[in-house]
Amino acid sequence: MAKKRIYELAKELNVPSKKVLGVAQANGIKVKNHMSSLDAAQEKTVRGAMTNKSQPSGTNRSKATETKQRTTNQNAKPARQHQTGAKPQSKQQHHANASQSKPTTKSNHTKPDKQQQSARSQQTTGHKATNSTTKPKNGGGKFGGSLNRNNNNNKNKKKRRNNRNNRFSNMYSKNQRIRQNHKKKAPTVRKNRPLPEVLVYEDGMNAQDLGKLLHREPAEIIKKLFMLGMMVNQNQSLDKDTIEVLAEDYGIQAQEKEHVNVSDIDKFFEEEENNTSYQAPRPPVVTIMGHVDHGKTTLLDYLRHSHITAGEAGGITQAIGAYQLKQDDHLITFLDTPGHAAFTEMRARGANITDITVLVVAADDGVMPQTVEAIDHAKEANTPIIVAVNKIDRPNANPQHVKEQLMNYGLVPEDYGGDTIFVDISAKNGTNVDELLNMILLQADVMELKANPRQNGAGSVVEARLDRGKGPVATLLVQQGTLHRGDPIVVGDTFGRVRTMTNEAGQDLESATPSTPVEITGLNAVPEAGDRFVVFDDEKTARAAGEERAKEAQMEERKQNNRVTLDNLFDSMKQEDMKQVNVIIKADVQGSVEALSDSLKKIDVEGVNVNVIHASVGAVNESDIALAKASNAIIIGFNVRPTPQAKLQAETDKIDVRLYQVIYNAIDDVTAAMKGKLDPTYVEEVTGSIEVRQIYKASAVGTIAGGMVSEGYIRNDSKVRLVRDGVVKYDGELGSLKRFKDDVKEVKQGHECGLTIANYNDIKVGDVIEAYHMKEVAPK
Ligand SMILES: Nc1nc2c(ncn2[C@@H]2O[C@H](COP(=O)(O)OP(=O)(O)OP(=O)(O)O)[C@@H](O)[C@H]2O)c(=O)[nH]1
Repeated sequence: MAKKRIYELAKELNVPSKKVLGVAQANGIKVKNHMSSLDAAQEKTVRGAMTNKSQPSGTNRSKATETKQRTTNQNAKPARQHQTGAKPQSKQQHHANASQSKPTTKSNHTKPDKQQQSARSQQTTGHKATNSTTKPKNGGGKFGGSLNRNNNNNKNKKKRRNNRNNRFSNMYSKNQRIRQNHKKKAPTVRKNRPLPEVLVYEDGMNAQDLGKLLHREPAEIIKKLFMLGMMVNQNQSLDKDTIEVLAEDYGIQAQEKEHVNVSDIDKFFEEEENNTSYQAPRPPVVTIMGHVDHGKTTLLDYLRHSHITAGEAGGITQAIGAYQLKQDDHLITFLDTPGHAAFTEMRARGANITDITVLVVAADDGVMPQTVEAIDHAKEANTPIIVAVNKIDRPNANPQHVKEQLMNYGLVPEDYGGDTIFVDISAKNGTNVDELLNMILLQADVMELKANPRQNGAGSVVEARLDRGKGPVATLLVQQGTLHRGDPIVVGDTFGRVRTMTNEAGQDLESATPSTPVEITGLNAVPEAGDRFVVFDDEKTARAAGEERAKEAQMEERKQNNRVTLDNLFDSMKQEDMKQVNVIIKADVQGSVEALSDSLKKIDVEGVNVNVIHASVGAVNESDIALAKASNAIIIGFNVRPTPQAKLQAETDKIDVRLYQVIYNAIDDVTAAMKGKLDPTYVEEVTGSIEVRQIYKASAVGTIAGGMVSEGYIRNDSKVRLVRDGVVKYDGELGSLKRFKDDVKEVKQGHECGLTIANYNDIKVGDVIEAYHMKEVAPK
């Protein structure tokens, strides 16, 4: 049997959902609101309880009747005591009659309860009026009005009062008429205007908005919602569920209005990418990576000069960041930006444009740190690697050794049973370069690279610059569809119309199909490498999207970058349903790299574990920061420091770089962060500095430095650092702090003081003593 929702059962039983909800909860059924459902057994329980409940409610009713009767009797008592029992009633009738006797035919429609109300109101009014004008002669008090009315000696007063009462009665029935007319209108409107077949709504609409769509008064909607167990006013936003339940209640379908966010070009990009109605093969896009000096540039240069595309008499005349070569009538697109930093930077910006990575390894040098980095970057991006073992012309070349080395990184050559393609080349002489290109085409063939050229162009920015004459110039790689000259286009946060479009030979192009790199002009600003572009059907929408994106980008910049850090790791894990914490390890020696890597991998906190995406020896460099940014990773440095550029980059990109001297501390911190129990960290806060002007030696206390607080202040509990010629000589605790002969708590800027440093005596005139303390910073 199907489950029944609370509101459905309530509707069936003709009671408010709240009541059913209450009964269900009282019977120990775990239900939250009117949308909660009951299984067959629970429904039975609730139904049973509801029937039982109707018993007590019947009892209540009889009790209520009893109470009412008692009240009536009690009321009747004093009335009888005053012997005026029937009088108030006759008064009511009197006033009711009075009001009816007026020539207002509409008052005939007055509902009985309203009539009574009217009469009650008049009674009170009359009562008050009497009290204020006349003091009761017989008895007075509560029933004074009635008594007065019985006083035959006061006929004039009675007449005046009746007139006044009639006036009130008139006024009242007028108001009532207005109200009734107003009320009466609603049902007529409802009856005359049919409900729409489908309620096309937006999340967050209120009763008023829905009233307009449903041709119903907001009050009716509020009432319906009340019956469904929701108390709302007409301006309160309603969620999707509620709106859908409401539509169901009206017996119509509900359909959420689709919002086309023109600024979400990623969505358009993906749509174009997923449009497989027509598929045509496309050339592969290749990036060359490898260690410094292993021959990346030499290879790219060789290719550029030897394999220019057919029909381009002038060859490659301009460096536009990418170019296409022809090998056996097949095109290959090379990204002309060697190095994995550029590659990962693009990926960090969402552009995964490389299909194949060519890893250049010098046969005379072997696997080096950046070779490993490149492997990790390519693996992270899920691109297959073809190894070009370079410099085989060199006498000390040992390609075999390179193969063996690379097997340790999962790159197993085909002749060793693996599936990694290795080609021994000499980029300098061009030896086997054709073979390399053939292997690239073979790999591309296996990958069956295809795209749909019959749709709007979409792709990524390879390079962009501002040209004095041409304005913003961008090299785009078309990844989907066909880009035409004149197309309205949104590129990153900028927009425009493709004014000119040229290839690497400087030739004008009318159109560019997938995998073609082109240089375009016509944008209103310079986009960034890695930005996506999408062609729009009309310029107006392109402009709207571009402007919206520029606004969003500004807002985004203002917001803090929301990167994973050890401080927010626990929250991120919870919010993003993380199963793995990405970590990059840098250490001083290979042994530490391995020890740290193994230990971190073993951490498992509630099913979340550490994923070491890169681990190597050396300082934390810019490439590490780029990889951390692209993979939302934390960098753990052991006995190493970041390079100045990496430090700057980490600050800009908000990458958490943690530096440790003790492996266990690193493991403890990561574990604690994963458990959400990271201890507060301490940051140093320099409070002041003292110039040493005199030295006294005392056998009992050691060297006493006399000086002047040149900046800030020093306290007797300050930590101190002795700096001589810009170099830190000693870091420790303050021994004592005095002014003249007295111990003091604090000495401020501009005052002289005497001090000693605990366990340290090598203080000289001209030294600077920096005072600081450690400030606790709670984890965010
Ligand atoms: N003998 C020989 N020398 C080569 C070969 N390939 C490159 N070289 C030389 O190696 C040196 C470095 O080559 P590059 O192409 O600049 O190396 P790279 O990998 O681009 O270096 P970076 O751009 O600094 O990362 C140059 O002097 C090249 O002439 C080769 O196949 N044989």
